[in-house]
Amino acid sequence: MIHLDRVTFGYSKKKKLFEDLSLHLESGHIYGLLGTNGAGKSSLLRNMVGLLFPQTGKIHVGGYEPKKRLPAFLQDVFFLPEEIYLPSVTIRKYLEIMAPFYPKFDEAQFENYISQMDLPAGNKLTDMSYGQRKKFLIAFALSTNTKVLIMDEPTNGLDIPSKSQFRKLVSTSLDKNRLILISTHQVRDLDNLIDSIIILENSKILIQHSLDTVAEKLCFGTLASIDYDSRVLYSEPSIKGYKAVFENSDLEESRVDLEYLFNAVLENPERIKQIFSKN
Ligand SMILES: Nc1ncnc2c1ncn2[C@@H]1O[C@H](COP(=O)(O)OP(=O)(O)OP(=O)(O)O)[C@@H](O)[C@H]1O
Repeated sequence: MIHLDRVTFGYSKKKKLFEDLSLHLESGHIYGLLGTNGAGKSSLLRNMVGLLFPQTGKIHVGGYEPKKRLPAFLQDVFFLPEEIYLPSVTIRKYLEIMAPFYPKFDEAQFENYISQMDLPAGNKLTDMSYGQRKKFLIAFALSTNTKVLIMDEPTNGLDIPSKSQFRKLVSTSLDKNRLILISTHQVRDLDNLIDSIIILENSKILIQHSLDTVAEKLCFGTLASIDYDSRVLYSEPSIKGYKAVFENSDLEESRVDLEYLFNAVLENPERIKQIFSKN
């Protein structure tokens, strides 16, 4: 569904941000794109939706080249940017203007999200708080039912109950024809939501795997001691010993902890690559 082949991109011709970057994502999945500040997440997403253009290489999204911004492409791709700007109109007026651009927009679904999110329906969008505006746009984005939904830091500005609600709404809106890609540096916000993870660091993809594969290859748990344990990839002291990520050589079952995974990948990228390349 989203294919990047040997993409090179830079904000200037001389300084490249991405070189020879390839990535293939399929429908029916919720991908989490994780990376530290400045890793290149937003730039990558903007290339995927045709707001930035690759210098070399190819990008195809749902069979279209994003940079051409064809109407058939635009009506099936929704991009929720990190910084949002909304006009000074009511929710109703916004729907009247914007919903027709998305043929699969479902008004009943939208009303349902709005009432679950407790948004003041009669207010102008510009009179809402930042978090309320973000929730409004998330509700709109989900209701467009586009094949591709890309959200850049969608949980910024949401309070804790809204973050759980976000996870619930997004997971229920996935179907086999839809691809959802969420970028964040707030790793915990993706807990129990994504099924696949992409970690981008210094403009390079360090890993891209399903969480099932991660759980097969790595183990997340507490160890009494980490001395002389060569399997340990990342650890932090805890009350009971050490919370750690280690190579899953004994086929143990454990729940993937995204934050520990992220830290392990950043600390030991080469060893992680080796572990994932073993059959
Ligand atoms: N418009 C721009 N012009 C020039 N350089 C830019 C521009 N936007 C981003 N960059 C640079 O590109 C790099 C990647 O930025 P990007 O915003 O893609 O990272 P990010 O992973 O989304 O970061 P964050 O998590 O902080 O939002 C950074 O070094 C940034 O300074």
